[in-house]
Parts: sequence; structure tokens; C-alpha cells
Amino acid sequence: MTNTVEQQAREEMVRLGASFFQRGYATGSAGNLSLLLPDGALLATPTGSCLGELQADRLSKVSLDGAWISGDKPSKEISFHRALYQHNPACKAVVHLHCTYLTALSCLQGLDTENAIKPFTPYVVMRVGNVPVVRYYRPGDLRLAEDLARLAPAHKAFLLANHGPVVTGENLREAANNTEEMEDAAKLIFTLGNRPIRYLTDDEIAELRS
Ligand SMILES: O=C(O)[C@@H](O)C(=O)COP(=O)(O)O
Ligand SMILES: [Zn+2]
Repeated sequence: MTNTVEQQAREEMVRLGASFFQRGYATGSAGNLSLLLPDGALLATPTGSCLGELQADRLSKVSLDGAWISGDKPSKEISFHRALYQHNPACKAVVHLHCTYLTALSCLQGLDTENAIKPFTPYVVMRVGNVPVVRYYRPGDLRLAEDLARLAPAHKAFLLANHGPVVTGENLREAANNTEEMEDAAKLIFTLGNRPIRYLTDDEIAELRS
């Protein structure tokens, strides 16, 4: 029996998935979403599902230790979603997409692995801070979860090398907003190209974090 809060969470996931899909942030069956329910279980998108066509009653419910409770088979990335909740109590929702500009950024050689988006506008700094890069593993590899578990306590967002972003939030709307802000920053990086950028100074960054 699904309670009202859980039903609202299911409907929010369907709505945000459709919004991502309709606006071109998600295509085909790429990407996955999850959130922490009040009962301590996770609600996640099923593996192979199109974010534009999620169905509230078919979303996967999984315990924090990985047992599949109900719904369709969970995302192949459920391990890394679980790792983020388990290693950062502030994390209440996770968005993983293959959105174009962040994924393009994730394919560049020579990224600063401690922060892939060197600050040049305030909003990414204010929303997520540094964005570390996780080395490439094939999708579903458990080592993604291991690396994210190590980074989770000190970070809110991550770039999986040659794959795409993983972004957390205090709820799914917040995680979605953080993701969209990061995608815009990545778009600016490619728009600016080789032009010299005035990056924010250390003092300017410190002021944003205070
Ligand atoms: O890139 C991949 O294959 C996964 O990370 C992904 O985005 C979709 O996998 P499922 O959530 O299992 O559909
Ligand atoms: Zn993926």
C-alpha cells in the first residue's frame, strides 16, 4: 500500500523525468533518478526506462542496503546511488544524465580531477562547489560506487569520465536544478572556447562559500 507522501514522490519523479526528456536533457533510455523516501527506502528509475515515459507505479523501490522491494528492476547504477546516500546524510536525491555539454566536458583530456568546472560564474560554486572527476569505468561497474563513496562526504556533484554528471540534492527538484545549472556552465565552457576567461579569484570564491 503506497502512502500519500510516497505517491507524491513517485509523481514528482515522473514529472521531472518527463521535463528532462522534453527539454532535451535526457534522450533514449539514458540516465537515472533516485530519491530517499521517508521510510528509509529508495525510489529509483527502472533499468532501461526512458525518463520521458516513467510510470509512477512501476518505479523501483530498493532498500538502502540494496534489496529490491517492488516495482520494475532498478537501474544498473543503483549501487552508486546507494553509496551517495550512505556516505552523505545531506543527500536525499540523485540525478544522473548524459546531457550533452556535461558529457562532452567529461570526455576532455586533462581535466582537473578535483574540480572539472573551474569557477567563472557564481552559481555552480554556490549550488554544488567543486565537481570532482571519477575515472572511467563501464556503466554499472561497482567501482563507480566505491569511488563515489569516497568522494560523497565532501561533495555534492561529480563528473563520471567519458560518461556524464551525477548530482545530488536535498530533494529531487534541488538535484534537478543543480544539474541544469551545471549543464549551463558546461555549455558556457564550450561557448567561450579558447577565448581568455577571467576566472573568479580565490577571494570571490571564498565569499560565495561563506
Ligand atoms: O550509461 C548507462 O548505461 C547508465 O549509467 C545509464 O545512464 C542508464 O542505465 P539504467 O539506469 O540501468 O537504464
Ligand atoms: Zn549513464
